[in-house]
Amino acid sequence: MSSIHTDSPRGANAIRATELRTISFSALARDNTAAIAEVFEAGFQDGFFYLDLRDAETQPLLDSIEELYQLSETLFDSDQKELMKYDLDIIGPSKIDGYKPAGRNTGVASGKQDGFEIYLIPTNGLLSLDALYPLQCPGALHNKLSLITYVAEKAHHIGNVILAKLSSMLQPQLPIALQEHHRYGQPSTSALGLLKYPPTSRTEDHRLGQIAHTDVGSITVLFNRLGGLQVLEESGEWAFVEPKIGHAVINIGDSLRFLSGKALRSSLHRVVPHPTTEFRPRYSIAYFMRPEFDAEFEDEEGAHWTGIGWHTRKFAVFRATAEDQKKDSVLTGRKGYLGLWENVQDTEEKS
Ligand SMILES: O=C(O)CCC(=O)C(=O)O
Ligand SMILES: [Fe+2]
Repeated sequence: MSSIHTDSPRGANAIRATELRTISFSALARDNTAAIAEVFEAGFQDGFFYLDLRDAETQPLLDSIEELYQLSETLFDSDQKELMKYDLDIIGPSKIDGYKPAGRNTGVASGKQDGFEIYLIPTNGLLSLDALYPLQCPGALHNKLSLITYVAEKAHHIGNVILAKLSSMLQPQLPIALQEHHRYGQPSTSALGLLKYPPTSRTEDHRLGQIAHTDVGSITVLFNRLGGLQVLEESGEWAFVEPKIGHAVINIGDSLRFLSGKALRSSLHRVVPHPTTEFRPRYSIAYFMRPEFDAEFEDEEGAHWTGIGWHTRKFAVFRATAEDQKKDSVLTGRKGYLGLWENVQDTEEKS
């Protein structure tokens, strides 16, 4: 992962963009040897890559993502009281289902809370896999369940193609192939997330961005149109992952790192105000492909977990105080490191 500087704005506000590998999904799906090797390199070295989806077979998915952006706008414009009926802390057991308002989690800068709303739609609910927790959601989403299910299924399939290629490179070290822990239709913590970061003032708001973290699950298939996502490069510097039209950003989460015997990298990332677009609302669409409930693995410190157990453990740390977050490696993969964003004053300094 190297970085490039774009020419505007300058100085403290320079936009350092990371350079990620770009891999064509159709080449990968056709077993192109070079594409498979690239996926392995990206998974091993960076934990992040762009996936090019501009192909006749994946165009319907790209079109559906456009529809989801519209749906997100409608959803988050609706009355917050209505959304709060689906509070993620209340409607399901595993925090994979429902609405979280901005400000509930610890934030990306010292003394701030998080600055994003999220609505999570669990794959278990879409596929009626859990009789105890049938899907319940606001009317705006209910009317679009076939669109949502289509995107979840396609994104899960993309994740499984990537897993199969990674497995082919990692075997025979693996006891079972990675995709066997991610069967579509088996109970898991996988979910489709619609996220909105309303514009905030760096100095006046108490809510900002999203804390530095590694993803809890296996593969995140992420779409966004505005910058703000940053990744921690090998050099220890943060750089923006600029959105690319027709591409998803793929990143590897903790569960996949652990299932790979820690061969694959789960990269640290965060969301901060982007100097050129921070006054616009930012929407992201993420499919969080996560392992089956009973997948088993060992974490960074050698402790034993199931898929659902790790999810629950990690979830708590997003709400913990900075002091508690520093006590172990659960949030960032590095004990004592929080990756806080310190450029709170940048807006005022712009020349
Ligand atoms: O909004 C984004 O671009 C990234 C979101 C993210 O990292 C997450 O929700 O895990
Ligand atoms: Fe993330």
